[in-house]
Amino acid sequence: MSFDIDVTRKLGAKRISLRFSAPSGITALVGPSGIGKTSVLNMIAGLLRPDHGHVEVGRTLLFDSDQRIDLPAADRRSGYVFQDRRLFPHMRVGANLRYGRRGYGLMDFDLMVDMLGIAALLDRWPATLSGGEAQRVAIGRALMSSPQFLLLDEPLASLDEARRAPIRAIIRRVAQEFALPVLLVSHDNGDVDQLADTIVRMDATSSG
Ligand SMILES: Nc1ncnc2c1ncn2[C@@H]1O[C@H](COP(=O)(O)OP(=O)(O)OP(=O)(O)O)[C@@H](O)[C@H]1O
Repeated sequence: MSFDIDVTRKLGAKRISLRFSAPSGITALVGPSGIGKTSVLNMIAGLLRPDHGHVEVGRTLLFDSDQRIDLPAADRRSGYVFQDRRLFPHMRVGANLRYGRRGYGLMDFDLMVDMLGIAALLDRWPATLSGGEAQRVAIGRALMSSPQFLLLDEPLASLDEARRAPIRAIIRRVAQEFALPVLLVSHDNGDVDQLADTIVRMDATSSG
């Protein structure tokens, strides 16, 4: 099992609740805007504490309210590509990629740069990047942290079709070659059809 998740969390007037198990590979989390998809990713990453439940990724138990287990975010080893990318504005792209680098990363730095087509961006400041360029850098930064799993929040959202295909191929290649569990939030049917081995739908019955 790559993800074994059962989380509930009250946020303001809203109760976010989701339970699913997914086998290895890429799992897409889909559902209407505001239903709680990003909150679920944050609960898996350790950035938002569930009120109840458990979070298991691979064979590692990251959170369990009954057993009072709650690994700090830094120890969960997620490669999280945030919806808003969150590159450090005061560091050039190369420094962003090296920041938080753990060991040798999931792959060689130059190979990652080549795969993502970002060699020409290394000396640029994040503020000068297009949305799609920033997205590729954010994916690269996640790969360099030697993650045990990837959480991708709309990783292809601001890419045009020509750029989507190679990034989809990268996500698939990384998931397969490194046997990494991947949880991907997407609103795009094409991305979900082409990438997902498992689809998890959040709707008003899973949250309310
Ligand atoms: N700290 C908070 N306090 C109160 N409500 C919150 C808080 N954080 C998120 N919410 C609300 O919880 C709900 C779920 O938000 P979330 O960002 O997880 O949804 P989402 O499915 O990822 O949405 P989108 O697809 O638009 O990104 C939203 O209604 C949001 O306004």
